[in-house]
Amino acid sequence: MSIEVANLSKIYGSQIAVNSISFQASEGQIIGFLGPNGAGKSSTIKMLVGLIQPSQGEAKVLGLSVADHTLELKRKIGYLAENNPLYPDMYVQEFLDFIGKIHGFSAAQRKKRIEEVILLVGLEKEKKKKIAELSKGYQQRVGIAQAIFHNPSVLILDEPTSGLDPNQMAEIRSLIQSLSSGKTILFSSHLLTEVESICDRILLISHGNLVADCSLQEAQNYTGGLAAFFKDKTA
Ligand SMILES: Nc1ncnc2c1ncn2[C@@H]1O[C@H](COP(=O)(O)OP(=O)(O)OP(=O)(O)O)[C@@H](O)[C@H]1O
Repeated sequence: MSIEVANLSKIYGSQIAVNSISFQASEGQIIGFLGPNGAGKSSTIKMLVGLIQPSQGEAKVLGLSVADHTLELKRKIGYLAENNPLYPDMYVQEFLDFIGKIHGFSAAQRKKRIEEVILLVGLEKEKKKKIAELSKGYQQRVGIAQAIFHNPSVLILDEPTSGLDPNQMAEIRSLIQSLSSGKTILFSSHLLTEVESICDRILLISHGNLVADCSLQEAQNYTGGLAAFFKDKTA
């Protein structure tokens, strides 16, 4: 199993943000982690990548407990945070070189991998620019480039298309799809259209509860379609 989540909860003060959710993801799946604003998506994702500790329950990635193997898993998971933190004053290649150093790549390995990821995410024409000079969509590509730099088998993307225009959204969606070979990808979104075009499976969270875990097909077959499915389940 790539991801195993058992009775995972996050409680902030008196607020239950994530309420004892359980799910598993096997290798090669693209999973849409859906839910309205404030449903608990980011809190779950942060527990999956070891940024915050669960209040209860356990998350395992690639068979390792996230709480016990946080550092080891950082080398195995690719993560794009919701706000895509970048260094705007750095040049694209300079930033990716910095990411390569963090992952312990040698200078020669970094040079090779920077070229590879630039091609993979479609940054060839923008690679000489400063990050601050890029459009939001291209900045998102830089964020994805840093997430895949170390060729992780598990990729976790928190709202990768938020704030993008419809064309940029479509580009990032097809980019995610193109990266999926041999990887387990979990990405969060509050947009149904997003999951419809790329996921094979849906996890739906509402008020911290996992209210659906099914194939895209099952959700589409719901009376009234995907929109009704989302509305009814999150009511
Ligand atoms: N550090 C925190 N302290 C207190 N409450 C928090 C904290 N982080 C999140 N919450 C609360 O937990 C709930 C779930 O938030 P979370 O960010 O996980 O949801 P989300 O589904 O990712 O939302 P969005 O789609 O708006 O990003 C929200 O009510 C939020 O206000």
